[in-house]
Amino acid sequence: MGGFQQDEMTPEQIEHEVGLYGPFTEVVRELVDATIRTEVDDDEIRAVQAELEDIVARLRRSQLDGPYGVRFNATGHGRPWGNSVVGLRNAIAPPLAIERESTGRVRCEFHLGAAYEGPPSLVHGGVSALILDQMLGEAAGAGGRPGMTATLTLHYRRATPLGDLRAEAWIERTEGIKTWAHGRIEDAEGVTVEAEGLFILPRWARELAFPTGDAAETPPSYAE
Ligand SMILES: CCCCCCCCCCCCCCCC(=O)SCCNC(=O)CCNC(=O)[C@H](O)C(C)(C)COP(=O)(O)OP(=O)(O)OC[C@H]1O[C@@H](n2cnc3c(N)ncnc32)[C@H](O)[C@@H]1OP(=O)(O)O
Repeated sequence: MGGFQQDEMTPEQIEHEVGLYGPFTEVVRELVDATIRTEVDDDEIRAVQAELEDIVARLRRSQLDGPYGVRFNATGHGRPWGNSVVGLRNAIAPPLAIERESTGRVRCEFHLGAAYEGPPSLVHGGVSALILDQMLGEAAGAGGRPGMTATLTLHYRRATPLGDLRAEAWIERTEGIKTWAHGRIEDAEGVTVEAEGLFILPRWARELAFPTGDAAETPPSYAE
């Protein structure tokens, strides 16, 4: 499958790019929030639009042909920088900074502002699903049982307010190429959304990881 690319980035180059693109993308996130909430007058909106059109044209002068993909360097350090939940270079991503344990438990604290609204002042249900899909997938990956989402079931227990939130996920059980993960989002009052999902190591990855066809016992290695 395309999109997973190995490159020769050194730790110093990665640190440099994190220092460059992290703050750059953060300003674009600010722009999204400011765009939703601004109350400046019509002329100011038109003037800002013209400046933004210039900025977009400057960035378009040199672009990738397609999306960023997931890149790895020789040490296996993964860079999913275009990812819509954790991507360093994706202004749509909140982004989540996930703590991972090799047991397959992952957790994070994050903030969802005006850009993630569904019902008034509440998180859009699809955004909760997006976050939990990533969290459950991260749990599977952290536990050495990565896979693509085959099923994802959400239980919206209570409305999730915009603001400071936390999420966690863990591996519930595994069976060969299949990993069942559970997780939840919480606000200060407790659980708002719970999820369970099945993650399956896809055929193309199985053929790479298990050329003999025996996927029953040995999990593939997972490098992040
Ligand atoms: C290495 C991988 C990348 C991961 C890198 C690690 C990154 C770690 C951090 C990132 C975390 C990202 C978290 C976001 C994750 C997404 O958002 S992934 C995007 C959303 N999901 C998709 O697009 C998946 C689309 N579907 C597919 O690609 C394929 O249908 C699947 C699910 C991989 C299965 O394909 P397959 O392996 O070719 O399936 P197949 O050989 O026919 O069946 C294998 C077994 O699975 C069962 N099965 C197949 N599909 C289903 C299903 N939908 N429901 C139930 N059972 C099913 C079959 O019945 C069969 O069972 P058994 O008969 O063996 O008991």
